Amino acid sequence: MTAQIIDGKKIAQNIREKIKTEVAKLAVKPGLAVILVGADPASQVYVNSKEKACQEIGFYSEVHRLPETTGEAELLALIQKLNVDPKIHGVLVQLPLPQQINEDKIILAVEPAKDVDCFHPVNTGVLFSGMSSVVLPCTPAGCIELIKSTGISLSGKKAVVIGRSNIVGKPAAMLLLQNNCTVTLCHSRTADLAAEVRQADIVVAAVGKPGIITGDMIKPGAVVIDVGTNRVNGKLTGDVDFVSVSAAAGFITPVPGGVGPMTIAMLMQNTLNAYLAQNRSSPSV
Ligand SMILES: Nc1nc(=O)c2c([nH]1)NC[C@@H]1CN(c3ccc(C(=O)N[C@@H](CCC(=O)O)C(=O)O)cc3)C=[N+]21
Repeated sequence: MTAQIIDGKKIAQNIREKIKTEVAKLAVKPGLAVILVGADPASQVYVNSKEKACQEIGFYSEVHRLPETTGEAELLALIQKLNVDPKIHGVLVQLPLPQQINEDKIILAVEPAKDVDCFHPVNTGVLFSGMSSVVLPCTPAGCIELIKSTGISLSGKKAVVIGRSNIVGKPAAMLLLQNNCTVTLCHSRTADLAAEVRQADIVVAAVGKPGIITGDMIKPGAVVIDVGTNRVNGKLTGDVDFVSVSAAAGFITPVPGGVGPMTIAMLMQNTLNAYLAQNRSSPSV
């Protein structure tokens, strides 16, 4: 079998067009503030893409670029200012942060109503409880959209997620569960990764290890979603060995052009949703 390539770039573009149409009808623009601490080259690329997406869609956007040496108190003060700024409906602090800053404290400081990353425990708690959520975790929600784009029904399918991070693996497993998949969450201590992956109708690879998923591990026809964004000799490479896996899988996402653009599209959707929720006179739940 030669896998069909899932065009994340195109699917993301369609979502952005829809948001743009919605935004054109609004009297006040939704506003997104992005904070970048330090000069990590990958983070700079991502933050620039987010800024560009905002401009294209018609959002108001602010990017706060702070030096690598920024202290925790200073960052917290900026977050608190943005939390009460009426122009701003979404606040995103780009991760990772320099080591003098406690990431947990920063995640807890973002006003949950403006938490467009869906990292705050109030929002992950709402999600994990199955309550209706204003925001969804961007990368996992993007993965679900990509799986759905194949036309394959998720219900009753065996999904294997590799990687248990709070940002991708854990919430991806939860969204797959909500879509009625039978979910296995694998990680560095999983006894036999290949045996787990071989059972999967849907594979979501999010470990940050280039090429860890190979063709011999893939059930013929499986849907393979590659969340990996590893830089190997300056080249962006996924967690999936594309050549061997695409010979076995039914569908596969490329890197770049797969999950990455969807993460940004979902961030835009969350910003619009947060804006709408903040402008409703009664609470949504
Ligand atoms: N608070 C926070 N929220 C995030 O959502 C967040 C974060 N921190 N830290 C880092 C990760 C990573 N991430 C990506 C976004 C876009 C692409 C993307 O657009 N990638 C392009 C290629 C871009 C390139 O060439 O590097 C693609 O895959 O086609 C990738 C990765 C968001 N993250």
